[in-house]
Amino acid sequence: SAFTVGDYLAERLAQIGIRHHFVVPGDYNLILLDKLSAHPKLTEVGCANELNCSMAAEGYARAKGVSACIVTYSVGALSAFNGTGSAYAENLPLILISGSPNTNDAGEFHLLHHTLGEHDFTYQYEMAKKITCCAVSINRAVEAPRLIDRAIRAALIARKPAYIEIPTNLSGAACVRPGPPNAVTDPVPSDEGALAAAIDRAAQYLDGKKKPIILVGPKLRRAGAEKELLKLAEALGCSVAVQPAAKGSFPEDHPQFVGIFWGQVSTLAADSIVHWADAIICAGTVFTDYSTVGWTALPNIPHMVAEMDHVTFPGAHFSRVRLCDFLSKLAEIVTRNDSTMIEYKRLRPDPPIERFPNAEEELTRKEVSRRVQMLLTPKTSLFVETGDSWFNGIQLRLPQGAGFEIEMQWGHIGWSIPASFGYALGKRDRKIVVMVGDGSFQVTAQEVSQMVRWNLPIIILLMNNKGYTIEVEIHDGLYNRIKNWDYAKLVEAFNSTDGHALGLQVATVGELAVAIEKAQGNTEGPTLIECSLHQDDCSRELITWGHFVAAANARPPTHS
Ligand SMILES: C/C(NCc1cnc(C)nc1N)=C(/S)[C@H](O)COP(=O)(O)OP(=O)(O)O
Ligand SMILES: [Mg+2]
Repeated sequence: SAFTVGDYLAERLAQIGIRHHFVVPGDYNLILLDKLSAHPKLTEVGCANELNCSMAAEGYARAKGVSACIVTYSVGALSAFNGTGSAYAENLPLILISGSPNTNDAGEFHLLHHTLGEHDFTYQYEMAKKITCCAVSINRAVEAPRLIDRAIRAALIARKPAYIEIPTNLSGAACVRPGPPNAVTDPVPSDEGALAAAIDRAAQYLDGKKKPIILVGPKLRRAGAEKELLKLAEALGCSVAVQPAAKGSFPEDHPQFVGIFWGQVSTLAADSIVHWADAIICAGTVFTDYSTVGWTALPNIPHMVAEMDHVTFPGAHFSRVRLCDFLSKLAEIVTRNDSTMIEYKRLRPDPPIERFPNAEEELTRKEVSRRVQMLLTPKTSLFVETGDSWFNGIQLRLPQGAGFEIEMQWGHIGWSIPASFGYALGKRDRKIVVMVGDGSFQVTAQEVSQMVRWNLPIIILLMNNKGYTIEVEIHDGLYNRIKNWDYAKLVEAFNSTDGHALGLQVATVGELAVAIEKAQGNTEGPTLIECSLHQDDCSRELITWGHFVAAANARPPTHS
């Protein structure tokens, strides 16, 4: 059969490594969906709604490096914009593809379904421009190759989402075949001169410094520069601290790992050694109100920042320097200086004394964390949802090879359910554990039914503290109370006649231990363990962090 615009898109998506594409059908995209699912390398994955579809694609991109989400015009895309925003904030190349009206309709002044009931059909494309690094709207089949390639390449280079709009009557229109994938995948190489100059400047910055330290941020992983960072760390021999959103980007069993740098809620006294240093090499760092605990935890000395494609120093900026090139070159010229490790050994806190509560004791957040810690293996990927689950997860120690996924920049409650589902399809060999609060779970619970459909043995620890506890700690009000659900029953309802989901409710130490055994035995489907917790049973870190974030939110306007 003739090669079409839809086939062109399908071939490009397959060429860049996508094997599953996430969809919600609608009459503006059905022909396109036919073309995509006809591609031998693509498997279509349906989701319950477009918010979850876009979040599943966001999670898939964490596993595979890139993802595609296909929705219908307007009613679909506007929900998918939220997961697209997450991909933008989290530096993930999610390709958002939307069907759109027949190309003849605008010129015939037709009013169409799913639209605002106006004659303007450009509003979605205009909105998409704001939340992607590149948005294209295909109006003629002959333009498709150039526009599809432009959007896909832009996303892969910037590690940001892109938007492709395809009218319902163009997906099946004749189109030429794409050329080799390198045209869209090859990165922009570092400029040799800029790279050399940046390395010289780094040598100058480090020259004479007595106590250098490395601080790892969330963009390191997105730039694919973890190996090079490890090389630099081992060449320097210094302490390596990690920002919370970057947890898992540096091996936590490594002797130079000194914890999560998060101000007063840091782990392993990372903040002490960061503040002791006289030189900070920041790699992929992002300093926000949340990661600096309401601006109370910023590096307090002039520091250098190696970003995804540029490096800045006190007094100099170098563009077109790729993070991996910069780090590996710097590793070759640095002189060893382990003074921060020597000092850290003097101040590192002693390992906590583990308490083993007895079986009939009431379940606590601490006991759930202790049990999750025991679940972490080199094959595990832990998802921590926005909520006290962030703080419980950040405190855990990752064994070598364990993965950690957090959405700290966008922070959309409910992300972890569709995102862990999408991630699981991208990494079938991983054991996935999710820590999610009751409020978050209520936002996207439907996607557990896709875990049932795909027989994914994801273990969900639902932390039921009866409401929005993070918000309670930041600023309480009746709005932070929610209607309780029977979460265990709900999840088993997703089975209907052909599922293997297991829903368990636990309120004591012993019941949790049994439930985890059962969860590990359920290899055919997801297991949700609803952990009943006291509503004030939250981490001390949340309370401290909430206090400073609330203060930052409350800063009076500078101009009345
Ligand atoms: C309501 C909100 N944030 C505001 C918010 C509202 N809407 C969206 C989509 N995302 C958000 N972060 C947050 S963090 C709740 O405390 C989450 O509650 P829950 O999942 O139950 O977790 P904790 O009890 O541990 O806080
Ligand atoms: Mg809660």
